[in-house]
Amino acid sequence: MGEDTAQSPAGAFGSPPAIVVMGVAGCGKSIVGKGLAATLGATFIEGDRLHPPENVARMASGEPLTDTLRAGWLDAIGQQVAASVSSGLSVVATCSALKRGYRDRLRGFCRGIVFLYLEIDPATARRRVANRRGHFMPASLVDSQFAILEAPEADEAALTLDAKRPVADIVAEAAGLLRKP
Ligand SMILES: Nc1ncnc2c1ncn2[C@@H]1O[C@H](COP(=O)(O)OP(=O)(O)OP(=O)(O)O)[C@@H](O)[C@H]1O
Ligand SMILES: O=C(O)[C@H](O)[C@@H](O)[C@H](O)[C@H](O)CO
Repeated sequence: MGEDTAQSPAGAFGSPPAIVVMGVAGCGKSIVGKGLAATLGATFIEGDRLHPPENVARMASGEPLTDTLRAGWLDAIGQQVAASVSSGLSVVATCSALKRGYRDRLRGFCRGIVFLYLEIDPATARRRVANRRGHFMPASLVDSQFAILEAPEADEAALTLDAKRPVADIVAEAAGLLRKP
């Protein structure tokens, strides 16, 4: 696990802000995203809720999604983010956004998206997903997420934070950085 690379993504951060919390299953996108939205007074969009039923059924059966199966889901998230921003609302959305191409697809809907990448190791992610109840994602799929993960590159508007820190600390640091002009 590297150091946090928590410089402010100045310049890309539009008004109203659009933040996508990203990373593999179990990194804490939902819990951090909800907390960040509450702290910033932003609309919260849970990306998991925008999967079509066939995607959910596939993941629940232990099969990872393909690029094709993720395309419509990414578009649904991108459309909701863009709709919030064009109504003048700031927004925090969750989306694994594991590949550069997926993030570029989301940016096609809303150019100013800033990604908050929650970095985690495979063992911790597997343990969290295995212990979680009432969610369709099996822990057996966590390795497939790491296999395709492309962390944000230097030219992307992104913050990277250590997902193993306490949730309240992650939310507080992200909110502070994202509020900076
Ligand atoms: N920083 C943290 N410290 C301790 N536990 C955490 C932390 N972040 C998340 N968790 C716990 O790990 C589990 C997974 O978190 P969460 O559902 O938010 O992850 P996720 O990235 O949204 O996963 P998925 O993509 O599968 O929906 C939950 O039980 C959550 O309470
Ligand atoms: O891109 C993917 O493989 C999926 O979207 C997953 O990331 C799930 O949405 C989520 O992580 C489930 O918990």
